[in-house]
Amino acid sequence: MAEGLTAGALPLQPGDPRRLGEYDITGRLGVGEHGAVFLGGGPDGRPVAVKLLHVRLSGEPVARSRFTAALAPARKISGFCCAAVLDAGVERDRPYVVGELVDGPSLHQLVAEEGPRGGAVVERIAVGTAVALAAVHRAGALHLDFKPGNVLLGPDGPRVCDFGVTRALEAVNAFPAGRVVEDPAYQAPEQLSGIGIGPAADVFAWAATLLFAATGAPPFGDDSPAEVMQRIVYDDPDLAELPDSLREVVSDALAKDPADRPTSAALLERLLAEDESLAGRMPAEMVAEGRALATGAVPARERAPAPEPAPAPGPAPVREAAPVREAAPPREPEAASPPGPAPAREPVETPEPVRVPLTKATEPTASPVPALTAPYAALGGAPAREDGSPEGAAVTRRDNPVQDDGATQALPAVAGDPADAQATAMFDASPPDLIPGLDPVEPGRREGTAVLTLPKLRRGTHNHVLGVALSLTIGVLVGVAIIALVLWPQLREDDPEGPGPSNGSDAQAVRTIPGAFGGTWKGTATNTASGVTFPVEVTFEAGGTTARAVYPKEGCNGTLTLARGTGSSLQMTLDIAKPCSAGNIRVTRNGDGSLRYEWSKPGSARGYAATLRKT
Ligand SMILES: Nc1ncnc2c1ncn2[C@@H]1O[C@H](COP(=O)(O)OP(=O)(O)OP(=O)(O)O)[C@@H](O)[C@H]1O
Repeated sequence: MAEGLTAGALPLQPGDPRRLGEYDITGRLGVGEHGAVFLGGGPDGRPVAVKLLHVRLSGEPVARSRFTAALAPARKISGFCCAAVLDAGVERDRPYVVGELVDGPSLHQLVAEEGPRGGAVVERIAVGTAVALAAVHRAGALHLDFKPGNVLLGPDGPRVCDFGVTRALEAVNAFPAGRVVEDPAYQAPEQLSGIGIGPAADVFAWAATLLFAATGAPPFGDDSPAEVMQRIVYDDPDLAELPDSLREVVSDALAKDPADRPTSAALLERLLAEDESLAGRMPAEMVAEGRALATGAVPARERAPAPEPAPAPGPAPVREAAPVREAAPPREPEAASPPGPAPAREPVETPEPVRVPLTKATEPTASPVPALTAPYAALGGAPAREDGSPEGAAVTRRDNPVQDDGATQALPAVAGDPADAQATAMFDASPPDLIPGLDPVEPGRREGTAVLTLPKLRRGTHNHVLGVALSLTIGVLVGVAIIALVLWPQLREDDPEGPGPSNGSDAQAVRTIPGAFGGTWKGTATNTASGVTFPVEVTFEAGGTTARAVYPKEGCNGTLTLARGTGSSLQMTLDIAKPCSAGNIRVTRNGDGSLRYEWSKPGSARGYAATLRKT
């Protein structure tokens, strides 16, 4: 195994597989929305990337064969700029996809760590990934999840990975077409509605990805999925940061109507046209392959079709990997990476003939947000997700952080809080007509406080009536004061959802973690948008201000620090390393003795929540 290709892997965590099919698993490469990627070694000793998907297949043999069969078109592809799909299988009920290992960061990682790319790099990525997409489409496959996280920047240039995975997940109903996506940033308008999805969706995502490379930000913003989706459907992003050579073709590729977009072959034809200087700045091999794909000629590197998988029960047979390109030259060995945050990889160097300056670009301007209309209104605010592990399925070392808070939406709003409802009912209720002869309450004063809604006395009322009225008034005032003392601390909480069931002492502010929270609690968190689940374990230090959060699936350990709280609800900040995501945690005591544990992040729609039980 070439050491240079394996040095960037993180150590395996306790719950990680040691073997998947015929592949020895030796390290972790990263975690994405749909699965964890491991460094593996096949029977021939060649290093590979094995993506173990989070989804669990039903025990039905047909689900296994459907999954592997859906990847068959993708396995035919070994284009110049593709990370080839070498194999696929199912281990127990978890499907995995074996891909060519690429020694380099994803475009998302590189931009996140080093900023936007300069024009020469964006051009190189544009042509290379267009070559890959044309090869994918020519093989009858679709990518459908083309994004900066799936463009790997290897020593020999960009390589597109993960093609075919979306379709395979759809084939086992793990990923219904047209679903509400967690991160729609690079999705085409038709993907949001689920109608008319085809190769043109990949072309749209290609253009959006290039804008990310040039600007350092997703072209339609990175706030709530609902807002991003509106912009995808209605707005045209600013193309000013793109190199001149790409602006027009990217603009066309971003057409809202898929029929108006160029095909991937047409993209290549335009990018590599004889009268364009762009071709002269690209490696000759890339140009040759691109032109062959543009004209429909069979590219030299296309592989023989992989055999169809047998629809037999049990793990899919490991098929012999089709020949792929030679492995990239090994890099200098690096020191083994410690657990925790993934180390930044080497900046990508563009091979000859292109030398790429790593320049910065300015931030893009946000687009105005038009009103939501059906069918997107149905998504309104419905978050769609992440994981970082601790962020959503904590699954993510990925790219963008989050948006409008899914966890928040899953919680009762203030109006839904039982205590608040009680108070509102009191304030809104008409005062009882206890004293004959009193005027009714002034309608305009019924809202607000109970004190203001007290009825006025009529002139000339008998003294004893006045005495009774005053007594009742005092009684009401005392009652209101008691209610206000109990409810006010809850109503004043910053957190709009308010705490869960509580009593008077539970509502009091605390500076340390109350004893009721102390100890170790375990549960399964669910990503509020994607439904992905993952275990979480939290140990609170009663009387202290911190807690330890462990996400075993992702191998993350984080520290929770108390920001504020009451006897029944704590607001804490989570400090945690990648692939998990830092954020805010709200822990609320439930009536049944369990804890509600909710992750959110300002400006993010991703979220996850768990019910924790004491161990
Ligand atoms: N073929 C590969 N070779 C080397 N590293 C890889 C390969 N595929 C993925 N990785 C690494 O694993 C990380 C996670 O990949 P993954 O595809 O799961 O992330 P993602 O694209 O953000 O999420 P997803 O595709 O599930 O939505 C990548 O950022 C990359 O660092």
